[in-house]
Amino acid sequence: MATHSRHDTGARRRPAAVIVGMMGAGKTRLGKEMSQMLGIGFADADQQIEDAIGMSIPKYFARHGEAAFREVERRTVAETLGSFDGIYALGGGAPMTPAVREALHDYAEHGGRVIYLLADPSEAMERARRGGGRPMLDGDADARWMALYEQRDPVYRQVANVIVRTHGMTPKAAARKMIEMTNEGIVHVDGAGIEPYDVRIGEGALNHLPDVLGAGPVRVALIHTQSVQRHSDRARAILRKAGYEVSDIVIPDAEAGKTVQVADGIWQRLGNEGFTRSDAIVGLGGGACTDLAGFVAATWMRGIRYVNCPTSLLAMVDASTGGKTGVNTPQGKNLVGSFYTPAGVLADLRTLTSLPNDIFIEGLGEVAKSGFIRDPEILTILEDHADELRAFDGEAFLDSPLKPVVAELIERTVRVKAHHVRADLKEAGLREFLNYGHTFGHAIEQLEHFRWRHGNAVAVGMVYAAELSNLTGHLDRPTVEYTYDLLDRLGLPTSWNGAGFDEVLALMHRDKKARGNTLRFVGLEEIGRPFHLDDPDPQTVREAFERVRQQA
Ligand SMILES: NC(=O)c1ccc[n+]([C@@H]2O[C@H](COP(=O)([O-])OP(=O)(O)OC[C@H]3O[C@@H](n4cnc5c(N)ncnc54)[C@H](O)[C@@H]3O)[C@@H](O)[C@H]2O)c1
Ligand SMILES: O=C(O)C(=O)C[C@@H](O)[C@H](O)[C@H](O)COP(=O)(O)O
Repeated sequence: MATHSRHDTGARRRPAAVIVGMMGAGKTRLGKEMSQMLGIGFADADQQIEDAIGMSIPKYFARHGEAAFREVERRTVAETLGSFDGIYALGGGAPMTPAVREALHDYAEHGGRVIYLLADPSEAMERARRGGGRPMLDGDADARWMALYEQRDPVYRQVANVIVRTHGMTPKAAARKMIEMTNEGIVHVDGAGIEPYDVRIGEGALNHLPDVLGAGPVRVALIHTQSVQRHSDRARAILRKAGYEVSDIVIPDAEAGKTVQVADGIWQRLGNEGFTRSDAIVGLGGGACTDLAGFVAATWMRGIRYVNCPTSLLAMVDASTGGKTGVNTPQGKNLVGSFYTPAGVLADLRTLTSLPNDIFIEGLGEVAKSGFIRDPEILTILEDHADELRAFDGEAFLDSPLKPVVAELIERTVRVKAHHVRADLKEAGLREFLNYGHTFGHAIEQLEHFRWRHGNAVAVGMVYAAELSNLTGHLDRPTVEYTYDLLDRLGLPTSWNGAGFDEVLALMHRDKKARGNTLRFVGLEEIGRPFHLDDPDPQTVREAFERVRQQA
C-alpha cells in the first residue's frame, strides 16, 4: 500500500489497514483475502483474544461478563495497533469501547486506514447466524443483530476513513475493491467557516460517492461534459445502485460551459425536475465544469450539497478543492461567483486514462505554482521526472511507473492548496498566494478568447511574476532563470506576445486582487516565500511585460 509509506512518521510498525464492521460482514474472510493479495500478514482480534485467554469468547463472556472481555479486547487492540503491519480485523463491538475509538482515531490521524465493511444486512445476518458462537446474538439473533447495527453503524462511520460496500460481490472482487479504496491519498480540509471534508486521490475514488453524498439527497444532478462520458457513466451507475434518482446534465466543453447562460439552463432543469434543498449536485470533469457545478450548487435555493469529481490533472490539484466557484463574464475570468465548500472531492486516477497529453501538461502549470509558493519538493519531483511527465500517455498511465509520481504530485499540491484555504477561506490575505502567476495569466486567457489553456497562461504568468519580483529587487536572477528552465522542460510556455501592454494592463486592473486603482500582484522572494507586491512602479510593470514578450 504505497500511500501509507508517504505518511510514515517513524519506524513504529502499524497495520496496513484495520477492518471494522458488524458481525457477519466478512471482516475475517475479506481481511485474509486482502492480506494474501498484498502478500502481508493477517490478524483477527477475536482469535488473538481467544489465544490469550485460553478459552472461547462465549465461555469467557459466561464466566467473566462483557466488561472483562472488553478490557482484554482493549489491551489486545492497543498492543497490535503499535506492533503489527498486516491487515487487522476487529471484533464487531470493539469500536464501542471509548479507548479503542481513541486508539483508532490516533492511528487514522497518522495515515492509517480504518475500513468500515458495509455488507448488505440480510447477507450479514445470515452469515452471523450460520457462524454461531456469538454471545451478543443470544436470543432472537436477527432482532439482536438489527438493534446492534443501529447502535454501531454511527460509531463505525465515525472511526472509519474508508467505507466499502460489498453487496453482491465475490470475496475476491470485494477484497480488490478494499485494497483500491484504502490505497489512496486523503487530504483533510477544515478551518474557520469550512464544513470539514476530504479530498481522496486514488484509483476507484468515485466509489466513495454514495458515502460522501449521504442519505439526505433523493435526486442528484450529475453535471459533466461530453468529453468525460465514459467516467460519468461509471459515476451514474454507482449513484443509481445506491438508490439516487440521477439527472444527467451535459454542459458545453471547457470555458464555454462556465457562463451564466449555462447555469441558467441548469437552474431551469433543477426547477422542472423538483430539486429541493436536500438534493445534491455532482460536478464531474475539468476545472471549468467543477467551477460551474459548484456555482450552481452555491446558488440553487441558496446552497445545496455538492461533490466534485475532477477528471483533469488541473482540476484534481487545484480547481476542485477550496470552494472557489464561479462563471466568467465578457469582462473577465471568474468575475461572478461564490466561496462555497464541497462536501467532498473524489479524484479518481482512472479518469486520467482518457486525458489528452496537452491537457495533462497544462495541469503541471498549477502543480509547479504550488512548488514555487510553498513546497520545493514538488519542484524536485518535477525536475526528476520532467521527461516522463512530458510524455504522459493516458492509456498507459495506470500500469506505468508514472502513476505513483503523479499521485504524489496531486497529493502534495492539494496539501498546499488546503494549507492556504484552511487559514483564509475567503482570500483576505494568505490565500492570495495561490494566485501566483494569475494576474497576468488571466489577462492572457481573456485576450486569447480562452484559446489558451488556463495552466499554460499561468505558466507565462509565473514567468511574469518572477521577472517583476526580480525587477523590484526581491528575487535573484538564478531563480528567474530556473523558472524559465523548469517550465520549459515540462513543455509549458514561458512567453507570450498576443497583445499590447495597454490591453494587458487594463485587464490586470480588473483582477480581483486589485483595490481601487491600485495593482496588486503575488511576488516571490525565494522559492517557498511568496509576498504581496502592492502598487509596483508602473515602469517596472511594463518592463516585466517586455521581458516576457521578448522571449516570444
Ligand atoms: N476554483 C478554483 O480554485 C480553480 C483553480 C484552478 C483553475 N480553475 C479553473 O479551472 C479551469 C481550468 O481547468 P482545466 O484545465 O481542467 O480545464 P477544462 O475544464 O477546460 O478541461 C480541459 C479540457 O479537458 C477535457 N477533459 C477534462 N478531463 C478529461 C478527461 N479525463 N478525459 C478527456 N478529456 C478531459 C475537458 O473536456 C476540456 O476540453 C479554468 O476555468 C480555471 O479558471 C479554478
Ligand atoms: O484557490 C485559489 O484561491 C486560487 O487562486 C487558485 C487558482 O489557481 C485558480 O486559478 C483560481 O480559479 C483563481 O481564482 P481567481 O479568484 O483569481 O479568479
